[in-house]
Amino acid sequence: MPVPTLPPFPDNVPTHPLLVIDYGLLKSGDSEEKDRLWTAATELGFWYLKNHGADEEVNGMFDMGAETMALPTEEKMKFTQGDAGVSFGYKAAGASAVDAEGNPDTVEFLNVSKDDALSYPKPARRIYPHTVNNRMGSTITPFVRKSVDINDTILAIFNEKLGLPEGTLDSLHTGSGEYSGSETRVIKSRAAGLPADRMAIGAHTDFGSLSFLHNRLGGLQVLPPGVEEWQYVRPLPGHAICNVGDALSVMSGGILRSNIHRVVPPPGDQSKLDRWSLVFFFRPGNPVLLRALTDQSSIIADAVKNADESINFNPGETAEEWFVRRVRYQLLSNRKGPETWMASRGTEKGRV
Ligand SMILES: O=C(O)CCC(=O)C(=O)O
Ligand SMILES: [Fe+2]
Repeated sequence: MPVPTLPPFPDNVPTHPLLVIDYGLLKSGDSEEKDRLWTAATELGFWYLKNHGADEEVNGMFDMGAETMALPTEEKMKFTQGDAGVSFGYKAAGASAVDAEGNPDTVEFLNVSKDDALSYPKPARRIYPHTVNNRMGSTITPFVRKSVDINDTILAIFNEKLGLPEGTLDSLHTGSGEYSGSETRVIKSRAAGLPADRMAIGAHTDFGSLSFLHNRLGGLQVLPPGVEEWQYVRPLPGHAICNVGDALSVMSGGILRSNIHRVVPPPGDQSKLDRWSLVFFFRPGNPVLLRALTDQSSIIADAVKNADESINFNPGETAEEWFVRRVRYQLLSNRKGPETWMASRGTEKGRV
């Protein structure tokens, strides 16, 4: 699909600069680049990633997303994620809350499980619309493979920096061979002339370990530590936006930062267009108990000792339980009141 010229991201809105990390340098073991990644992941928890080599797959994924979202609602709803807290499948716009008051989100999305992409043509977790099946072998599986490879590389650097025995984080993620909540998501937000601060996706931290995000239009905002005002992250062509999620934050005793972010309509003239984004969410194996790995690293043990006492590094849930709870209680079909929203919270609890 030809990429149309997009209206520029405006210069008169608050933005937050992210460090640009070169994946090629990380792959070749460049120690200065690894240090810069570490700074980005511990201070803000967000960074741009260039030279990731997945542009072609990313474009194909956006095409798959466009083909899927163009299906009649009735067809998409045959593949709904349901309301039990299983994420894979289709979520209609307005099905999730964006805040404690229960205001609805404005995005529709489709999640494809990493396990399904890697076991293709054999289904592992669920079935999908034909627009997904048609592109599994040509687009989705290659995108998921590349995304996993990139995230494994980043994880190995964190493992080293955290002073963990070699392969520890890997064994809690892909190395175990367990099914996981890892998935890729294509998100569509219809241009609707809504106010600039109307949340399309509510303020949240990501549920898993690492997110590999691709967007064309603005709308993603972060709340950096110590700052009161939401700041946009400017999309840069060919640059992915990567961030740390709750699972890695807990495992690292809070050293790796799972930062709060949200999505609002694209700013300026960009608001006239539908907004598309694509994420690969990398998550621990389902049975992994979420906890700070204090017994495997003195660096993590010290971090927990010095951390604010209100932070719970032992939530007593597996990665799967954490994930299911967060998805389930965000859905408006499960809502009883503000307590349902609170039940959906992760490490952002008390921070917004
Ligand atoms: O669409 C975006 O830019 C970000 C999406 C996001 O934060 C999420 O799906 O968790
Ligand atoms: Fe997110």
